[in-house]
Amino acid sequence: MSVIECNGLSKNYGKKKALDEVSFVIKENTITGLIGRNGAGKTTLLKLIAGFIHQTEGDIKVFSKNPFNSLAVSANRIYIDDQMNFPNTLTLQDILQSAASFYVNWDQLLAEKLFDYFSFHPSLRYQQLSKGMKSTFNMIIGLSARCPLTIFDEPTTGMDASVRKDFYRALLKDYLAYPRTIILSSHLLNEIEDLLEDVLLLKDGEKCLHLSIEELKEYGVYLQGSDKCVRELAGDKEILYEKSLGQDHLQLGIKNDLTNREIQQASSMGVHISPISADDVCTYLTNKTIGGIDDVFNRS
Ligand SMILES: Nc1ncnc2c1ncn2[C@@H]1O[C@H](COP(=O)(O)OP(=O)(O)OP(=O)(O)O)[C@@H](O)[C@H]1O
Repeated sequence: MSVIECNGLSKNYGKKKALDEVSFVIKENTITGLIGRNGAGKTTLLKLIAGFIHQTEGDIKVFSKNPFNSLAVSANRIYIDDQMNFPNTLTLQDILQSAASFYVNWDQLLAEKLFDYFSFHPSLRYQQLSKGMKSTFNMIIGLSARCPLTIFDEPTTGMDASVRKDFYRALLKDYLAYPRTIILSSHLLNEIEDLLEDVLLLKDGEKCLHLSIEELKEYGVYLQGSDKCVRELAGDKEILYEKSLGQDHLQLGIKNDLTNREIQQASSMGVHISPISADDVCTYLTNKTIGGIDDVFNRS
């Protein structure tokens, strides 16, 4: 069953097209990574899914309903980001208690265990927490709420590496025990790829790809060898990346549609083939140039 269906979804802010005719379906009980560069449209898409803003054009359905101002949708989703705020009159303990009465699937034991594990003091106020501690506290709410649709927009802002690891592990463990539909936006695909089932990649407001993580890991390959042989083998295939490795030596990243014959040819030509990581595929597909930052310093 699908939980989210978008069809030709667009969102403009004045003249700025933040999302441009995006279409995709997210199935129930999956973890999807929403990946894209700064300004790609991730937060805009997540806010549309949460029902906080209205689309300019196109269609969006969440649990088969238009999410904008929908009580049914808001009762079944939680949206966690670094803009969350809570009244200063409430202690952290009070906040957890009111969350418990708001979310029907709330797991108080999990909330308390995570609260202790991360050494929060119950009488502290949210505003007294550091940036990373706020994100950690938000994560406790996001996980303990066990909402059928859980949206994390850049949840690890400010968390140190070890808290981020703990968060990913807690997310995976809780998801396996209580499957639900989770969307996680991030710039750090390499950190979260082991968690993900699917990746939705945005570029400049458009959908770049929506694939399973396994498909993404096989999306591209590097060809490395003499300039002439690498170029001959690449032919007119889509080039994702290009790097000169000294005189007459080249590394090309291409879309992986090599035939068996071409793989044999590569071996006889001395061209080495190796996989491109999912993270690098996303970086190359969303780079402005195929040489990346090196192109800025390339004077030729
Ligand atoms: N309220 C707004 N008014 C005008 N433009 C906006 C508004 N919100 C976002 N934008 C623009 O829409 C585009 C998409 O922004 P969005 O915040 O969705 O991107 P993002 O992928 O979440 O970026 P980041 O990774 O930097 O958080 C950007 O060009 C941004 O400047």
